[in-house]
Amino acid sequence: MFPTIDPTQTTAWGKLEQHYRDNNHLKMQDLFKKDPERFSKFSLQFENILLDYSKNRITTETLDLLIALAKECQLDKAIEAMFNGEKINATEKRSVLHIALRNQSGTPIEVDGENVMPQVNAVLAQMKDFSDAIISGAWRGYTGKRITTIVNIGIGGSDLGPVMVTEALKPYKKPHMEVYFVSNVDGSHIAETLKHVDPEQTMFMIASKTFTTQETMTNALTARAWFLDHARKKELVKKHFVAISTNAEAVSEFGIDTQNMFEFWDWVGGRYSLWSAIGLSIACTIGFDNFKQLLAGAHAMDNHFKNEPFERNAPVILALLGIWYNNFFQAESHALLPYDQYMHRFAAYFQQGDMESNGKYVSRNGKKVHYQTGPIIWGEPGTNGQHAFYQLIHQGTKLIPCDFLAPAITHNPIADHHEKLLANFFAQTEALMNGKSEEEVIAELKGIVPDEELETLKPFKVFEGNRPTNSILFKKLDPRTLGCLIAMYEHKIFVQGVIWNIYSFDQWGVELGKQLAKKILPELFGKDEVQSHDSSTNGLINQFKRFRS
Ligand SMILES: O=P(O)(O)OC[C@H]1O[C@H](O)[C@H](O)[C@@H](O)[C@@H]1O
Repeated sequence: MFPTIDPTQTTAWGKLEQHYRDNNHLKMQDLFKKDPERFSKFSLQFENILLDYSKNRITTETLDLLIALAKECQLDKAIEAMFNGEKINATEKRSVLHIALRNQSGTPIEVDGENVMPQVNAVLAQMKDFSDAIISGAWRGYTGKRITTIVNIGIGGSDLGPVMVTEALKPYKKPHMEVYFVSNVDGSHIAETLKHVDPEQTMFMIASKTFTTQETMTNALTARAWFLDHARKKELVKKHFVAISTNAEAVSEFGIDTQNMFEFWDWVGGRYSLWSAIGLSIACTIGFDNFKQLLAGAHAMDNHFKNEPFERNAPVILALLGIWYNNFFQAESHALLPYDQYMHRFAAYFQQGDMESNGKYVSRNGKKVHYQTGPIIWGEPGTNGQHAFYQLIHQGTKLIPCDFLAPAITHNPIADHHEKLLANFFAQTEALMNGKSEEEVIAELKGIVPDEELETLKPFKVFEGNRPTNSILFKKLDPRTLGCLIAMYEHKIFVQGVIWNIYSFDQWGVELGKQLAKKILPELFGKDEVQSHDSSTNGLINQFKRFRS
């Protein structure tokens, strides 16, 4: 296991603090002017993906120091530990092996001395057979009709990944297949979904690692009751319900034949599970070959991450830049801005990926950290975001490092839409860096507005600029590229967790609310006034009851 190291006690951290004090005034604009090689120095290409990180508030020295920090924190040992199946999720005593799910190299990966690859490959084969049967129509529903609709019932990691990927890869969707996702325990989610689906042609996938999650179990029971209202016979459930879980016992208790269960394992974290059987809805929508391509892309990124020196390692660089802003500039959030409508759930997906992984204030030695850990992740696709929140990124008081992502080739080459979209991408990163000086404002307004008005307007029209961005430009959003991109961000999160000395693969912080909801649920039934909580919670519960009486 890699050691527990307080990053702030490293030599590199101290030097970075000094470096920050000496250099934080530097303007990127000037750095570009000084160094014509800046773009080639601070960019790298992996397969069909260009990562340009030159529009950051860094010099070669910054990067050297950040890499020294990664080395002092023994990142190399941590990477090795993950790839070797060590139990790096120590609070749950589990290995962390989403990399095994996409390991296409034929090399064994062991957990407790046992090679997990045969089971991984067996489930992949099961997924292939099943998705082929669904897509080809060989699998028939209870009245003999083919399945045309998938309804995935899951939440968190059992929902966000498949939602994001099926949206991102919509151009690869089999034309006769539809997919819906039900996650919220709010009955409106399932009610609205069921309005669109035909029980004779729908396959429900109950996706839950634990198979105990309240939302998923509630929705699954409602779906089953609805199905039985139509099909009438319990034994028909098996033609229309499959389960994806690590918990065979709970699956059979629910009434799903374990023959129709797709297994995964406790060494797959929920938010890293789209590569496992949790991806079944993906495979049934875009076909197994495309799902395999997604895995292949992730595997290629895994190899890059494992083998490239830190200086040329995309996830490492992204992670270190994030740390630079998070811990030295005290930036509180990080925006993911895909200029691709198909990627409209990308930021939402990485809100769980990143914030559930690195939203921790206890370090690996059990003590409260005295430095900042995971940032707030947010974002929306461009250009919509430009007309909503970019004002604050340009002229607000907060520093918000942004990742811009876009494909060069669109799936929908209509007139000049794509050129306009990309023109906005390039313009925004340029504007965020350069800003607009007082001189430029004067030159723009001189002679157009009276001098006096110009003086008044001037401060509002000036942009400081110097806002950092990464640009991730790729050839086309195909399954392989998407696989690469997702894995790149997964490993970025891992690197940051290692350096912040926290456990990135547990999520105890989600538990408390769940436990309290269980306690409150029975109190919502019946007429008695509730008095067991603080006055606010009591007041809310009692008013809820009065509204409904
Ligand atoms: O897949 P399940 O066991 O139903 O869990 C669904 C989700 O539950 C909780 O919210 C966890 O914090 C998530 O990490 C998990 O993805």
